[in-house]
Amino acid sequence: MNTPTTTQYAASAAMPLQLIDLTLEYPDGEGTIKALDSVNLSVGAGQVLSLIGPSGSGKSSLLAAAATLIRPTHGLVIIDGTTASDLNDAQMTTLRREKIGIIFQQPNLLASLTAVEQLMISDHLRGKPLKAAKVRALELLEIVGLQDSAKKRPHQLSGGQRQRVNIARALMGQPKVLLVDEPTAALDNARSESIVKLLAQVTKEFSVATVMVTHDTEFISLTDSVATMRDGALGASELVGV
Ligand SMILES: Nc1ncnc2c1ncn2[C@@H]1O[C@H](COP(=O)(O)OP(=O)(O)OP(=O)(O)O)[C@@H](O)[C@H]1O
Repeated sequence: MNTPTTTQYAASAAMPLQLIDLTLEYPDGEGTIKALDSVNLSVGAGQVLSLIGPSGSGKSSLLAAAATLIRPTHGLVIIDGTTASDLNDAQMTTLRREKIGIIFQQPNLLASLTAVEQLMISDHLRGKPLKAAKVRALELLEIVGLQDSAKKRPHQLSGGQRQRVNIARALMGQPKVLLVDEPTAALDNARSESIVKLLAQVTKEFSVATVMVTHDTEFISLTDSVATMRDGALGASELVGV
């Protein structure tokens, strides 16, 4: 089968994330393992899709390919209308920096920086002026409920608060797509619920397309749709609550 071309899939402002016939193979001894098997997925602006499935089913591979961290063997990753596979490595890095926010399970905050500095540094690395970065960082900390914790360092924050900083930091670059890997894995029930609610809230507020990989099915009803992976293939995504 031929790889589809960009022109077949027009840029869609309403669909910031489109995965078309995405296949990813890893070498495995003499043969290969198909971590992703012809995955088709679109996530709309302001929508959170929960991605569930057993261990080894391909969830992390899907996130990594969507994040343009690995190139698929076949198929397309289209971010806000740009086909990532058409780009060279430098262009892909720029696309990732400008359009994609990545939230890992562990916040990976820098121990010596305050919450507001954790956010400012990501803008600083993008070459943005510090003053503007500080204004946006404080706004985002307020949105995630940490307006009184801007000057706290990671050890002065709870696990849930650190995850809130992580979410705010991912929003600093005004991404179109948020890719979230097991955001509640290290949190108790109440904090997990508030983090999923916060992800749903910022997804709507900033009109991003969010994919949340989770083992924790308890709170997926707070998201807009759920898709299940099995052996690298994606089941039909279902709308939640209908
Ligand atoms: N770098 C790699 N090299 C070779 N095989 C890999 C690599 N990464 C993943 N795989 C294989 O690809 C398949 C999908 O793995 P993946 O980590 O994407 O699944 P997952 O659903 O995220 O699992 P988990 O929930 O345990 O994190 C598995 O068979 C895995 O062993």
